[in-house]
Amino acid sequence: MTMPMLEVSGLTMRFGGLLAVNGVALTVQEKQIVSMIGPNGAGKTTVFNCLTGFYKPTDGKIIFRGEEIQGLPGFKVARKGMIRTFQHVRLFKEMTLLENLLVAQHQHLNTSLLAGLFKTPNYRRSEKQALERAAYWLERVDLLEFANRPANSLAYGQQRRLEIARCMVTQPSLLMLDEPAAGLNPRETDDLKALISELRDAHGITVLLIEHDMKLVMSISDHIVVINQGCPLANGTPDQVRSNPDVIKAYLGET
Ligand SMILES: Nc1ncnc2c1ncn2[C@@H]1O[C@H](COP(=O)(O)OP(=O)(O)OP(=O)(O)O)[C@@H](O)[C@H]1O
Repeated sequence: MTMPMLEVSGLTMRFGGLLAVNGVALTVQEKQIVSMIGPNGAGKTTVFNCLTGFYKPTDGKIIFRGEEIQGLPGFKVARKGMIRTFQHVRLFKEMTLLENLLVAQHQHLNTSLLAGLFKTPNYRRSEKQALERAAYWLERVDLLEFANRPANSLAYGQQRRLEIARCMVTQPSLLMLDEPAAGLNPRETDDLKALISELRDAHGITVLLIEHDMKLVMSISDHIVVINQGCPLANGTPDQVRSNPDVIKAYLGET
């Protein structure tokens, strides 16, 4: 088997007296869609924050594409190709859709300050590519017609799609989505499911998902990791997780 895209072991995060994440392990293979589920407050977002450098984990190892990255700051993790969305929409609301996608690419552009000041051919080429990439992803998420409107003029479901486009313009290898279906209606959730599948099938993207919508999780995931009160509870295929008595008791039994 090839090297996993992401391998996490013993991940632990303590906030003072609270052990929010306690020895979580997970493996994500290339081009898999992996979901992390668990009751409210289980520690899922804290795991995301540790993986993406927003928190420095108390303990544990995070190996991304063969390289240990635990403790690296967020911008360095992002540059390595691990990009995330947040539980609550975080866009530059006054900026247009296009501007949002250009800003996102800025730190990934292969140009120097001097190249920008003098507008060298290399800089102009990078700018053109950034524009083309933005237009491409706006079209993929069905928002091209709104390219010059401010982000806050979009409906909520459209803002969610714009966030995914904003991740995709940075050309990530691992896309991490924190509750992408929250607040979506069933039709929008179906569109989201189709989009995530397309990202994997047509663009070779690996996806790690936190999601409470069990119908979506069970239908889209190759593998599911369950955590409960910060601790790993179970993991396996959707069928294995669905029939696991511990999971039913701790999580599915709640709904
Ligand atoms: N910065 C922080 N400081 C202190 N406690 C925190 C911090 N971030 C999270 N926690 C606590 O860690 C625990 C896990 O929270 P987390 O948000 O990771 O859970 P979650 O599984 O994502 O929950 P939900 O599904 O409701 O979003 C909670 O008890 C939360 O209050």
